[in-house]
Amino acid sequence: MKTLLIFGSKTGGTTKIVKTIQKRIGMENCDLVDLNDNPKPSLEIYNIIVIGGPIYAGKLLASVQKYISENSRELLTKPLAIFTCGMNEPNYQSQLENAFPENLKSHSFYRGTLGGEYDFEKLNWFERFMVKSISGIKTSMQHYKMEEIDRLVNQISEIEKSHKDIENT
Ligand SMILES: Cc1cc2nc3c(=O)[nH]c(=O)nc-3n(C[C@H](O)[C@H](O)[C@H](O)COP(=O)(O)O)c2cc1C
Repeated sequence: MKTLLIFGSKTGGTTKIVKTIQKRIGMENCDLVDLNDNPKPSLEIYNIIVIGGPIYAGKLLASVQKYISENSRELLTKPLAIFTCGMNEPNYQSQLENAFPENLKSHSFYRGTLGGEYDFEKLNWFERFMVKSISGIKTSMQHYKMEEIDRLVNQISEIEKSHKDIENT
């Protein structure tokens, strides 16, 4: 069974999180597609699709939004997990709600926010200023939600297991 993890990332935080998920699922069972490198990946050979990206100023990264709006019909044909990354924990739920259309949310077997990071070296002066004045954070920091990453990986393993059980009957 193969999983495709489709994502976007501006400063590399989401890339680190999806690579962790790929290692946990198993490199041979999971491919990654960065929409920056490949804006129209083929889903054909995959059994499970995971899609998500970071939140900036309350909104899902534009490249991920665009992919979703242009490909939602195809996404609805496979078991689907949707995720966001972000640092504003009090808004995780509402940001996740707003990031994806209703049909994808109700179709998905997993919805969650996986945390994120501030990498001050990759932010421009205005972004650094915004982060400092809104959150009070002054240096790079990571805040990964390991329990959410575990929950996603476990749910994918459950689907893989039930697929194997069906194959063996
Ligand atoms: C200018 C700026 C605005 C941000 N706005 C939000 C936000 O509205 N909500 C949130 O949860 N996180 C916000 N974040 C945190 C990012 O979602 C977080 O840094 C994420 O890990 C970035 O992912 P990336 O490195 O893959 O681009 C913001 C970060 C920056 C630099």
